[in-house]
Amino acid sequence: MLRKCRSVRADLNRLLWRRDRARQLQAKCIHARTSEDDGHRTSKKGAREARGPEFQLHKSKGQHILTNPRVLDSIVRRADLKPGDTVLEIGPGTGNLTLKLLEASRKVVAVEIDGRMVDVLRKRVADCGFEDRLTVIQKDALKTQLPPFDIVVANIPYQISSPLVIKLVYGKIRFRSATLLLQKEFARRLLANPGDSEYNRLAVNVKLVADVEFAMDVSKRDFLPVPKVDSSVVIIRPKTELPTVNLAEWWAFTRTCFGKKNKTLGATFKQKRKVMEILETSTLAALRKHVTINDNDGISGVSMEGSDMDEGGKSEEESLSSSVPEGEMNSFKEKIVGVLRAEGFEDKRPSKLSNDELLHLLAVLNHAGVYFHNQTNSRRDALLADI
Ligand SMILES: C[S@@+](CC[C@H](N)C(=O)[O-])C[C@H]1O[C@@H](n2cnc3c(N)ncnc32)[C@H](O)[C@@H]1O
Repeated sequence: MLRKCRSVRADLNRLLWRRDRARQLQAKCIHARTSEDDGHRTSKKGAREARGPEFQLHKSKGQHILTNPRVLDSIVRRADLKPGDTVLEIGPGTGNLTLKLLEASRKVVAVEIDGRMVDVLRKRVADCGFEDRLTVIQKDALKTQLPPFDIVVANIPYQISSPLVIKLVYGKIRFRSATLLLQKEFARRLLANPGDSEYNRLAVNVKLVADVEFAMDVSKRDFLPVPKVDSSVVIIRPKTELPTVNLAEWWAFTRTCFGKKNKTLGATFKQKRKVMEILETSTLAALRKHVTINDNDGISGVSMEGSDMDEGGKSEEESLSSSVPEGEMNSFKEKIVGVLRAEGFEDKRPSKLSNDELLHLLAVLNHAGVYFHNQTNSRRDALLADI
């Protein structure tokens, strides 16, 4: 009995030793590919791979390789990965970050547009024995339907920052957080609060559905080739409770308010062209409500999806713009200004208002029959293209 116990324990020890040895080898493998500038000399080939590929990098695709292993480690640490996580990485490039992500998670799904990068990435990942846990999607991340994931960690191409962040936070997939390396100025805009000079419509729309936290600054010298701008890492965490607002209506409303973000709302809503536009959309919304009441015996309000009113709506809109009498326009303007005045918003600037205040204003305007969303442009993709 005692002998049997000893032999089981010896087997167990051997297994544990093998597991630890495999882990050490994998760690060594990752280290060899990212340690050329932290004092550990590696083979010439390993160091070159970590610095970037031999082929020419395209600035138009934001191809700047993050080479500092300490920064890569900090990003992974801040992302707070769990061993069971599926990680989405946008723009893995040659895989410096991917290898570290694979070490700390169950699976990585990497979306990379450049086939040359994909070849290098696959090879490096296979060299480390991680190939079974990597899925590569060789496509434009903005034009791809993303598979399910728990968390996003990425050094993204900066030129797609706005639409990508919107795609993530307004997408259908629920995820824990997105740890993103972004151009410093863009990160500041995302982090800005009401009253800050950088506060803008992007921050307003992102903060409606997510919290944004600053993680760290990254010097341009940590990339190869060295870009012109510095970078920052931010962590975006989708909110668990979302405000009950029609998103299409909200987006159209914030577009109107933030067209000139430092103008007072009174001045914005007195512009003749604006009033005309809002009158058109409000008239169409009223017509649509009327149809909905008759068809469904209930008011469903303005929907996010395209409706069969779209075709008719377009021509109606065209005729409206040429046929609205001056008097009707003026009384509609008075209605809007009346709401602004009654609620204390006439002299306020949108860039100083919190989302709760903006949500309240939209609710009272809608209640008064003032609508902003044009149903002919209601699809999610159109919203994404619009920010
Ligand atoms: C800033 S580099 C990051 C490379 C790597 N993650 C790193 O940290 O070294 C951005 C990567 O995104 C890729 N990329 C550019 N536009 C893309 C797009 N629309 N969809 C997916 N990948 C894209 C580029 O080819 C490049 O590999």
